[in-house]
Amino acid sequence: MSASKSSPERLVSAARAEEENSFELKLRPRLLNEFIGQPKAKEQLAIALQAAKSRGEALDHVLLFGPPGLGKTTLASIIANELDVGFQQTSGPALQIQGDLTAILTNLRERQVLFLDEIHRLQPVLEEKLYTALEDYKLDIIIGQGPAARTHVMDIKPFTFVAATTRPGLLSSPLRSRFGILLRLEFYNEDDLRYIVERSAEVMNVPIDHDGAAEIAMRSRGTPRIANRLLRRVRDYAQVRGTGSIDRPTAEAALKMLEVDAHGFDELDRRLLLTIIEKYDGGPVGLNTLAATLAEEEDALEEVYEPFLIQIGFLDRTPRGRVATRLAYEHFGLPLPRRQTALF
Ligand SMILES: Nc1ncnc2c1ncn2[C@@H]1O[C@H](COP(=O)(O)OP(=O)(O)OP(=O)(O)O)[C@@H](O)[C@H]1O
Ligand SMILES: [Mg+2]
Repeated sequence: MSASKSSPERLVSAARAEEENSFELKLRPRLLNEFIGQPKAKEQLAIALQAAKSRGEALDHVLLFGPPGLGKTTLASIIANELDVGFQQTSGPALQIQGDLTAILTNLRERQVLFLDEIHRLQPVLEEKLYTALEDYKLDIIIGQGPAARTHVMDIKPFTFVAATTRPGLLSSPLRSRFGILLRLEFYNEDDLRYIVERSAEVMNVPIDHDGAAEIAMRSRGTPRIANRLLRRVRDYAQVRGTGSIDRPTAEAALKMLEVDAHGFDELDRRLLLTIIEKYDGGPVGLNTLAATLAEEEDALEEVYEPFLIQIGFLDRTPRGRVATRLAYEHFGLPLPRRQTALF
């Protein structure tokens, strides 16, 4: 990883910082009706859950995908809570050898949820092992070596596999086809984020008014994790410099001090847009060229960094490449090139 990558230490990075674990756990909604926003994913899931429950079967396997901090892990645990079954969590990088996976699969309890985070980082040999487990609830175990080796087929309990990834483009198509339910998480709108901030403030016992919550929501890049993190820092500010409660002026002053701008941009967002504007005259510039200039991976740019910039209308994907929009120029206070004026 290069030092330039959006790092967890940055206030507005969507990546989770280590010390946030216990904090996030406290703020995590437990049931589907406490999960705010994402109406499409929620409806799809609600129907599948109800159907599985009424049939008394394990829920189909679920793939959750979308940018970091939007609630994939949260939804995975909600699935287990709603089904009232056990929940076990592991991740692609944590599984190193076949024995790890075999041990987990053979110890599964009937209908429980097995959550595998960062599935795009699962080793290919383990991925292949998973196929029969997901399809027929069977596992091939090879006993012995060389000519004397025998394959033993073991039954495993029917279970629900829930996997999460920020990079769905990296999954092989045989793996993708094993999931019956695909849930894409999208950036949250400001109303949903404000509601999340208000709910979190209640859990944290911090008085906040509508405008104060809206101010934090606006700068959270459509991401609940960032909203909760900013709330925590604004609360500190309110307690030390203010009366302890959060209104708009307090939130504004705190966020100004923290140097979180009106869109909650981080360093990579700025660098990406300014590179297109300054080096490539606003674009179009091809993804591979842009990735090379920024020293970032193409997939990461496309799946993790660009979606938010596109969503707020600062970046366009055109057939000839990426283009910085008028809004982006205005944000940086830069004059539009004449060519661009005609474009927008
Ligand atoms: N819909 C929501 N309603 C309320 N809070 C939410 C919602 N989604 C996420 N959160 C909050 O945001 C935090 C981050 O969510 P979560 O850890 O589930 O994200 P993630 O998509 O798994 O991120 P990553 O890709 O980094 O693993 C959670 O602790 C939770 O409090
Ligand atoms: Mg997660």
